[in-house]
Amino acid sequence: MTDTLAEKTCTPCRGGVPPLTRDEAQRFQAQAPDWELGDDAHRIQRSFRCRNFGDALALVQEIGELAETEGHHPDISFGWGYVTVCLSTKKIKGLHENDFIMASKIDRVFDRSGRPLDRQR
Ligand SMILES: C[C@H](O)[C@H](O)[C@H]1CNC2=NC(N)=NC(=O)C2=N1
Repeated sequence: MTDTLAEKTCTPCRGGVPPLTRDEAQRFQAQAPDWELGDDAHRIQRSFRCRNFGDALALVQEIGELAETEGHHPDISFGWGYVTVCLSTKKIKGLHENDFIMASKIDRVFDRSGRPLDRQR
């Protein structure tokens, strides 16, 4: 049995590997079903609904700390009541397993945040 994505660690990606094909990305996406695969299969995205601006800001902070720990960095936008996270691997201009590892870890951060946040796809 292979580890779940959330238990893996992002590996340094310095380029030189091909991005995931759409088929490969869809197989990873089955393990991160709340994330939407972009039409170009170059990114995945998920929005989280939050109670207010402060909760959204706190979630961004936690995701930022996780990104620094893993060495893999999402694009994040947020405002009152929402956080939107976009993951891709800039070095290869597409998706890498790291993006799905981060997605699964971000899901865990959200699920364990203890804040009364609703889900939003
Ligand atoms: C070596 C190290 O993995 C790279 O500098 C990382 C840092 N964080 C990164 N984050 C993302 N999203 N894409 C990258 O290509 C990337 N490169």
